[in-house]
Amino acid sequence: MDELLEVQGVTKKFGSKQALGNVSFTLGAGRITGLLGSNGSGKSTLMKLIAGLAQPGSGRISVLGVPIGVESRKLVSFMPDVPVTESWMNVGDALKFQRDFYPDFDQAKAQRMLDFMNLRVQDKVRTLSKGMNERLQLTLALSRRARLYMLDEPIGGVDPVARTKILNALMEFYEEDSSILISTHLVNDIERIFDEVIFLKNGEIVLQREVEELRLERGKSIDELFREVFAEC
Ligand SMILES: Nc1ncnc2c1ncn2[C@@H]1O[C@H](COP(=O)(O)OP(=O)(O)OP(=O)(O)O)[C@@H](O)[C@H]1O
Repeated sequence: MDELLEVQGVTKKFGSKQALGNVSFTLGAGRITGLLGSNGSGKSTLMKLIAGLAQPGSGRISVLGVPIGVESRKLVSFMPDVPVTESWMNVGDALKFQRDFYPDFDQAKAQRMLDFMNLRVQDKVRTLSKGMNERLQLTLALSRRARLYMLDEPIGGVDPVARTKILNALMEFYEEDSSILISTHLVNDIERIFDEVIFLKNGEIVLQREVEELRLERGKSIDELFREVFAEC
């Protein structure tokens, strides 16, 4: 089994709205992949299905050959696009919650990440700025010992300085035998860290390629290609 993630013929509908239509792709180990699409293209829905938080209408998903379910959740760490913390918590409570919930939580790594992120355990979650809160959510997700990390818009809504800090943290704390799937539409800021990109348009994959190949073949940045493909969205 060479593939880390296998998604085969996956569809998802909400009422009559088709959010995903026949999505198939695989991801190898040790890769950072950008899941790129405009608003409403299905990125969050796809990530929720892989995380086991929702069921596909049809199709199959597996991680290291394990079908999505209780066992696959041990292999996948998911940072959703809404915070997983409660407003009454301080940063230390948030870490403790995560540690109680996930036996693979690496406390030493979490502490190193907090230091890097300039977060303190006594900081109150409700007083954190959006950028600091994104840093906390990323710390919670990356401090698990997982094989696949999925980050849904980790730099959404934060200023360019905070984006750089978050991307630097990603590169610093990324374990190289794991893979990361990152959804975003802020392509310009983040494309430097991708090995590979998947373009998701209206719930369907329109492109999956190595970033270097694409740049050489098309003579454009990924951001320029993204703007072309999603021009009318
Ligand atoms: N719980 C839901 N109920 C009804 N429709 C939904 C639900 N979740 C998603 N959708 C619809 O499915 C489509 C895909 O949504 P999704 O949130 O996956 O897109 P996205 O690419 O993550 O968008 P964004 O970049 O804006 O976060 C959209 O049309 C959305 O309105």
